[in-house]
Amino acid sequence: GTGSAAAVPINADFDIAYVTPVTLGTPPQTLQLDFDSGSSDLWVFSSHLPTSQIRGQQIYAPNKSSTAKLLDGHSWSITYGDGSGSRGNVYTDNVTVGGLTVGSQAIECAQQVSSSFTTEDHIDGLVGLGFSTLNTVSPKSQLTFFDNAKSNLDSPVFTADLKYKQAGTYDFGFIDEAKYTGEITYVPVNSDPGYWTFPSSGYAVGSGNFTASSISGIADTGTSLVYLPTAIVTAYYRQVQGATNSRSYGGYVFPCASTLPTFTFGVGAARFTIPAAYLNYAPVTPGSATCFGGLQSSSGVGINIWGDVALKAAFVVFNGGNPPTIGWAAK
Ligand SMILES: CC(=O)Nc1cccc(CN)c1
Repeated sequence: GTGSAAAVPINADFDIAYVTPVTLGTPPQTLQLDFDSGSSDLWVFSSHLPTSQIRGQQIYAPNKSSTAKLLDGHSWSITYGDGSGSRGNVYTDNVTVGGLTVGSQAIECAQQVSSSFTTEDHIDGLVGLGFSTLNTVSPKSQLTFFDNAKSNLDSPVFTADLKYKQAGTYDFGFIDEAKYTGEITYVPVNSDPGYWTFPSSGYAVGSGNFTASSISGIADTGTSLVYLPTAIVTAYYRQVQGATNSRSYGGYVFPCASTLPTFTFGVGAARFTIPAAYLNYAPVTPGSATCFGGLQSSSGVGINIWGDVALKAAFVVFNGGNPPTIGWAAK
Protein backbone atom coordinates (compact mmCIF):
# COMPACT_ATOMS: atom_id res chain seq x y z
CA GLY A 1 0.00 0.00 0.00
CA THR A 2 0.83 3.64 -0.08
CA GLY A 3 -0.32 6.90 1.50
CA SER A 4 -0.07 10.58 0.70
CA ALA A 5 -1.08 13.51 2.88
CA ALA A 6 -0.60 17.28 2.99
CA ALA A 7 1.91 18.99 5.29
CA VAL A 8 0.32 22.36 6.04
CA PRO A 9 2.16 25.26 7.75
CA ILE A 10 0.46 26.07 11.07
CA ASN A 11 1.14 29.78 10.67
CA ALA A 12 0.48 31.97 7.64
CA ASP A 13 3.45 34.27 8.28
CA PHE A 14 6.29 31.87 9.02
CA ASP A 15 6.90 28.11 8.97
CA ILE A 16 6.96 27.25 12.68
CA ALA A 17 5.74 23.72 11.99
CA TYR A 18 3.59 21.68 9.60
CA VAL A 19 0.53 19.58 10.43
CA THR A 20 -1.06 16.67 8.60
CA PRO A 21 -4.64 15.34 8.99
CA VAL A 22 -4.75 11.93 10.69
CA THR A 23 -7.93 9.95 11.39
CA LEU A 24 -8.13 7.85 14.54
CA GLY A 25 -10.64 5.20 15.57
CA THR A 26 -14.23 4.30 14.68
CA PRO A 27 -16.11 6.43 13.73
CA PRO A 28 -13.08 8.44 12.48
CA GLN A 29 -11.79 11.29 14.64
CA THR A 30 -9.56 13.61 12.59
CA LEU A 31 -6.70 15.51 14.28
CA GLN A 32 -3.99 17.74 12.80
CA LEU A 33 -0.69 16.16 13.85
CA ASP A 34 2.93 17.28 13.50
CA PHE A 35 4.97 14.58 11.73
CA ASP A 36 8.29 14.54 13.56
CA SER A 37 11.22 12.51 12.24
CA GLY A 38 13.11 13.64 15.37
CA SER A 39 11.00 11.62 17.83
CA SER A 40 9.15 8.29 17.96
CA ASP A 41 5.93 8.71 19.95
CA LEU A 42 2.49 9.16 18.38
CA TRP A 43 0.68 11.21 20.99
CA VAL A 44 -2.50 13.27 20.89
CA PHE A 45 -4.47 15.80 22.85
CA SER A 46 -7.14 13.63 24.44
CA SER A 47 -10.31 13.50 26.52
CA HIS A 48 -8.03 12.61 29.46
CA LEU A 49 -6.58 16.14 29.59
CA PRO A 50 -7.77 18.75 32.07
CA THR A 51 -9.79 21.28 30.05
CA SER A 52 -7.48 23.99 31.39
CA GLN A 53 -4.69 22.54 29.21
CA ILE A 54 -6.76 22.52 25.98
CA ARG A 55 -7.00 25.76 23.99
CA GLY A 56 -8.80 25.00 20.74
CA GLN A 57 -6.96 21.79 19.86
CA GLN A 58 -8.93 18.81 18.53
CA ILE A 59 -8.93 15.86 20.94
CA TYR A 60 -9.07 12.08 20.55
CA ALA A 61 -11.61 10.45 22.84
CA PRO A 62 -10.85 6.71 22.96
CA ASN A 63 -14.09 5.99 24.78
CA LYS A 64 -15.93 7.24 21.68
CA SER A 65 -14.12 4.75 19.43
CA SER A 66 -15.52 1.21 19.14
CA THR A 67 -12.09 -0.07 18.04
CA ALA A 68 -10.03 1.57 20.82
CA LYS A 69 -8.39 -0.73 23.36
CA LEU A 70 -6.62 0.39 26.55
CA LEU A 71 -3.00 -0.79 26.66
CA ASP A 72 -3.38 -1.72 30.31
CA GLY A 73 -0.65 -0.59 32.72
CA HIS A 74 1.29 1.40 30.11
CA SER A 75 2.26 5.07 30.27
CA TRP A 76 4.50 7.50 28.44
CA SER A 77 6.33 10.76 29.12
CA ILE A 78 8.38 12.80 26.67
CA THR A 79 10.41 16.03 26.72
CA TYR A 80 11.58 17.71 23.50
CA GLY A 81 14.65 19.77 22.76
CA ASP A 82 12.63 22.98 23.04
CA GLY A 83 11.71 22.08 26.62
CA SER A 84 8.11 21.23 25.77
CA GLY A 85 6.68 17.89 26.79
CA SER A 86 3.68 15.73 27.57
CA ARG A 87 2.71 12.47 29.29
CA GLY A 88 -0.24 10.10 29.63
CA ASN A 89 -1.68 6.64 29.05
CA VAL A 90 -1.90 4.46 25.95
CA TYR A 91 -4.60 2.97 23.71
CA THR A 92 -4.37 1.05 20.46
CA ASP A 93 -6.69 1.93 17.61
CA ASN A 94 -6.84 2.25 13.83
CA VAL A 95 -4.83 5.16 12.42
CA THR A 96 -5.14 6.38 8.83
CA VAL A 97 -2.82 8.83 7.04
CA GLY A 98 -3.61 9.78 3.46
CA GLY A 99 -5.37 6.50 2.68
CA LEU A 100 -2.84 4.28 4.50
CA THR A 101 -4.28 2.50 7.55
CA VAL A 102 -2.45 0.85 10.44
CA GLY A 103 -4.67 -1.32 12.65
CA SER A 104 -3.77 -1.41 16.34
CA GLN A 105 -1.37 1.58 16.35
CA ALA A 106 -0.31 2.72 19.83
CA ILE A 107 -2.00 6.09 20.39
CA GLU A 108 -0.48 7.87 23.37
CA CYS A 109 -3.23 9.90 25.01
CA ALA A 110 -2.09 13.02 26.82
CA GLN A 111 -3.12 13.45 30.44
CA GLN A 112 -0.75 16.42 30.78
CA VAL A 113 0.90 18.74 28.26
CA SER A 114 3.36 21.61 28.85
CA SER A 115 2.17 25.21 28.49
CA SER A 116 3.90 25.62 25.13
CA PHE A 117 1.74 22.82 23.70
CA THR A 118 -1.41 24.30 25.26
CA THR A 119 -0.67 27.64 23.59
CA GLU A 120 0.24 26.00 20.23
CA ASP A 121 -3.41 25.63 19.29
CA HIS A 122 -2.77 24.36 15.72
CA ILE A 123 -0.94 21.22 16.84
CA ASP A 124 -3.18 18.43 18.18
CA GLY A 125 -0.24 16.09 18.78
CA LEU A 126 2.72 14.46 17.08
CA VAL A 127 3.40 11.45 14.87
CA GLY A 128 6.93 10.31 15.60
CA LEU A 129 8.80 9.10 12.52
CA GLY A 130 12.13 8.49 14.20
CA PHE A 131 13.40 4.99 15.03
CA SER A 132 11.16 3.04 17.40
CA THR A 133 14.05 2.59 19.86
CA LEU A 134 13.29 6.16 21.02
CA ASN A 135 9.64 5.40 21.92
CA THR A 136 8.90 6.32 25.55
CA VAL A 137 6.00 3.93 26.30
CA SER A 138 6.67 1.82 29.39
CA PRO A 139 6.86 -1.03 30.36
CA LYS A 140 6.65 -2.21 26.70
CA SER A 141 7.85 0.34 24.11
CA GLN A 142 5.68 0.71 21.00
CA LEU A 143 6.32 0.94 17.26
CA THR A 144 5.94 4.09 15.18
CA PHE A 145 3.23 4.43 12.54
CA PHE A 146 5.93 3.99 9.87
CA ASP A 147 7.36 0.83 11.47
CA ASN A 148 3.86 -0.63 11.81
CA ALA A 149 3.00 0.27 8.21
CA LYS A 150 6.32 -0.79 6.69
CA SER A 151 5.50 -4.42 5.86
CA ASN A 152 2.37 -3.27 4.00
CA LEU A 153 4.11 -0.53 2.04
CA ASP A 154 5.04 -1.03 -1.64
CA SER A 155 8.49 0.20 -0.60
CA PRO A 156 9.73 0.74 3.00
CA VAL A 157 10.10 4.51 2.62
CA PHE A 158 8.45 7.80 3.43
CA THR A 159 9.28 11.09 1.74
CA ALA A 160 9.08 14.73 2.84
CA ASP A 161 8.33 17.48 0.34
CA LEU A 162 8.02 20.46 2.70
CA LYS A 163 7.54 23.92 1.23
CA TYR A 164 8.15 27.57 2.09
CA LYS A 165 4.93 29.17 3.32
CA GLN A 166 2.77 26.67 1.46
CA ALA A 167 1.48 23.14 1.86
CA GLY A 168 3.78 20.26 0.94
CA THR A 169 3.36 16.50 1.18
CA TYR A 170 4.36 13.42 3.14
CA ASP A 171 4.22 10.24 1.01
CA PHE A 172 4.44 6.70 2.38
CA GLY A 173 5.50 3.62 0.42
CA PHE A 174 6.58 5.25 -2.83
CA ILE A 175 8.86 7.85 -4.35
CA ASP A 176 6.95 10.35 -6.52
CA GLU A 177 9.21 11.20 -9.44
CA ALA A 178 7.10 14.32 -10.12
CA LYS A 179 8.23 15.85 -6.81
CA TYR A 180 11.94 16.22 -7.62
CA THR A 181 14.40 16.96 -10.41
CA GLY A 182 17.67 15.23 -11.29
CA GLU A 183 18.96 12.32 -9.23
CA ILE A 184 18.43 11.42 -5.57
CA THR A 185 21.72 11.25 -3.65
CA TYR A 186 21.58 8.57 -0.95
CA VAL A 187 23.93 8.46 2.05
CA PRO A 188 24.13 6.03 4.99
CA VAL A 189 22.05 6.58 8.14
CA ASN A 190 23.32 5.79 11.63
CA SER A 191 20.13 4.86 13.47
CA ASP A 192 21.91 4.02 16.75
CA PRO A 193 20.99 7.42 18.31
CA GLY A 194 17.38 6.74 17.22
CA TYR A 195 17.40 9.68 14.79
CA TRP A 196 17.85 9.87 11.01
CA THR A 197 21.54 10.72 11.47
CA PHE A 198 23.49 11.25 8.24
CA PRO A 199 26.76 12.86 7.04
CA SER A 200 26.71 16.17 5.19
CA SER A 201 29.80 16.80 3.04
CA GLY A 202 30.24 20.52 3.71
CA TYR A 203 28.86 24.01 3.17
CA ALA A 204 29.15 27.37 1.44
CA VAL A 205 27.95 30.85 2.45
CA GLY A 206 26.38 32.78 -0.42
CA SER A 207 28.59 32.71 -3.53
CA GLY A 208 31.67 31.79 -1.46
CA ASN A 209 33.85 28.71 -1.86
CA PHE A 210 32.46 25.37 -0.74
CA THR A 211 34.18 24.12 2.42
CA ALA A 212 34.47 20.33 2.38
CA SER A 213 33.78 19.12 5.92
CA SER A 214 31.99 16.01 7.20
CA ILE A 215 29.12 17.20 9.40
CA SER A 216 27.03 14.61 11.25
CA GLY A 217 23.47 15.77 11.82
CA ILE A 218 19.86 14.63 11.95
CA ALA A 219 17.04 15.20 9.46
CA ASP A 220 14.28 16.49 11.73
CA THR A 221 10.89 17.46 10.27
CA GLY A 222 9.74 18.44 13.78
CA THR A 223 12.33 21.20 14.24
CA SER A 224 11.77 24.56 12.53
CA LEU A 225 15.35 25.74 12.08
CA VAL A 226 18.84 24.52 11.15
CA TYR A 227 21.35 24.13 13.99
CA LEU A 228 25.02 23.74 12.94
CA PRO A 229 28.48 24.10 14.50
CA THR A 230 29.35 27.62 15.68
CA ALA A 231 32.23 27.96 13.19
CA ILE A 232 29.81 27.55 10.27
CA VAL A 233 27.19 29.82 11.78
CA THR A 234 29.62 32.65 12.54
CA ALA A 235 30.97 32.40 8.99
CA TYR A 236 27.42 32.88 7.76
CA TYR A 237 26.48 35.86 9.93
CA ARG A 238 29.80 37.59 9.21
CA GLN A 239 28.17 38.26 5.82
CA VAL A 240 25.04 39.84 7.35
CA GLN A 241 25.13 43.56 8.14
CA GLY A 242 24.05 44.21 11.72
CA ALA A 243 23.83 40.57 12.74
CA THR A 244 24.49 39.75 16.36
CA ASN A 245 24.19 36.72 18.60
CA SER A 246 21.54 37.92 21.05
CA ARG A 247 21.48 36.41 24.52
CA SER A 248 18.04 37.92 25.13
CA TYR A 249 16.50 36.46 21.96
CA GLY A 250 18.48 33.23 22.26
CA GLY A 251 20.25 33.29 18.93
CA TYR A 252 21.45 35.23 15.91
CA VAL A 253 19.26 38.21 14.99
CA PHE A 254 19.68 40.93 12.38
CA PRO A 255 17.79 43.93 10.93
CA CYS A 256 14.84 42.49 8.95
CA ALA A 257 15.87 44.68 5.99
CA SER A 258 19.34 43.08 5.85
CA THR A 259 20.33 41.28 2.67
CA LEU A 260 20.98 37.66 3.59
CA PRO A 261 23.28 35.30 1.72
CA THR A 262 22.05 31.88 0.67
CA PHE A 263 23.40 28.81 2.49
CA THR A 264 24.52 25.75 0.55
CA PHE A 265 25.07 22.32 2.12
CA GLY A 266 26.48 19.18 0.60
CA VAL A 267 25.15 15.64 0.63
CA GLY A 268 27.80 13.50 -1.02
CA ALA A 269 28.62 15.17 -4.30
CA ALA A 270 25.23 16.94 -4.41
CA ARG A 271 24.73 20.56 -3.35
CA PHE A 272 21.53 22.10 -1.94
CA THR A 273 21.10 25.84 -1.65
CA ILE A 274 18.73 27.30 0.93
CA PRO A 275 17.30 30.55 -0.48
CA ALA A 276 17.96 33.71 1.57
CA ALA A 277 14.22 34.13 2.25
CA TYR A 278 14.12 30.81 4.14
CA LEU A 279 16.98 32.07 6.36
CA ASN A 280 15.03 35.12 7.48
CA TYR A 281 12.85 33.12 9.81
CA ALA A 282 10.63 35.67 11.55
CA PRO A 283 10.53 38.99 13.39
CA VAL A 284 11.59 38.42 17.02
CA THR A 285 8.18 39.78 18.09
CA PRO A 286 5.26 40.59 15.76
CA GLY A 287 6.05 43.71 13.70
CA SER A 288 9.61 44.06 15.02
CA ALA A 289 12.34 45.34 12.67
CA THR A 290 14.66 42.74 14.21
CA CYS A 291 14.50 39.28 12.67
CA PHE A 292 15.57 35.84 13.94
CA GLY A 293 17.78 33.72 11.73
CA GLY A 294 16.79 30.35 10.29
CA LEU A 295 20.39 29.16 10.86
CA GLN A 296 21.48 28.95 14.49
CA SER A 297 24.34 27.46 16.47
CA SER A 298 24.07 23.85 17.65
CA SER A 299 26.49 24.45 20.56
CA GLY A 300 23.59 24.55 23.05
CA VAL A 301 21.77 21.61 21.41
CA GLY A 302 24.39 18.87 21.44
CA ILE A 303 23.66 17.59 17.94
CA ASN A 304 23.44 19.23 14.53
CA ILE A 305 19.87 19.46 13.23
CA TRP A 306 18.71 19.85 9.64
CA GLY A 307 15.22 21.14 10.43
CA ASP A 308 12.45 22.46 8.18
CA VAL A 309 14.49 25.45 6.91
CA ALA A 310 16.82 22.97 5.18
CA LEU A 311 14.32 20.20 4.44
CA LYS A 312 12.03 22.53 2.48
CA ALA A 313 14.91 23.28 0.10
CA ALA A 314 14.91 19.64 -1.06
CA PHE A 315 12.92 16.45 -1.62
CA VAL A 316 13.96 13.97 1.08
CA VAL A 317 13.59 10.19 1.07
CA PHE A 318 13.64 8.47 4.47
CA ASN A 319 14.49 4.90 3.47
CA GLY A 320 13.56 2.48 6.25
CA GLY A 321 15.09 -0.50 4.51
CA ASN A 322 17.92 -2.58 5.94
CA PRO A 323 20.25 -0.72 6.23
CA PRO A 324 18.41 2.57 6.45
CA THR A 325 19.58 5.40 4.18
CA ILE A 326 18.45 8.94 3.44
CA GLY A 327 18.14 10.46 -0.02
CA TRP A 328 18.23 14.13 -1.01
CA ALA A 329 17.12 15.58 -4.34
CA ALA A 330 16.60 19.04 -5.78
CA LYS A 331 13.08 20.15 -6.70
C1 LIG B 1 5.56 23.42 21.98
C2 LIG B 1 5.73 22.63 20.74
O1 LIG B 1 5.00 22.79 19.79
N1 LIG B 1 6.74 21.69 20.76
C3 LIG B 1 7.02 20.85 19.69
C4 LIG B 1 6.22 20.83 18.55
C5 LIG B 1 6.55 19.95 17.51
C6 LIG B 1 7.65 19.13 17.58
C7 LIG B 1 8.43 19.16 18.73
C8 LIG B 1 9.59 18.25 18.80
N2 LIG B 1 10.65 18.65 17.86
C9 LIG B 1 8.12 20.01 19.77
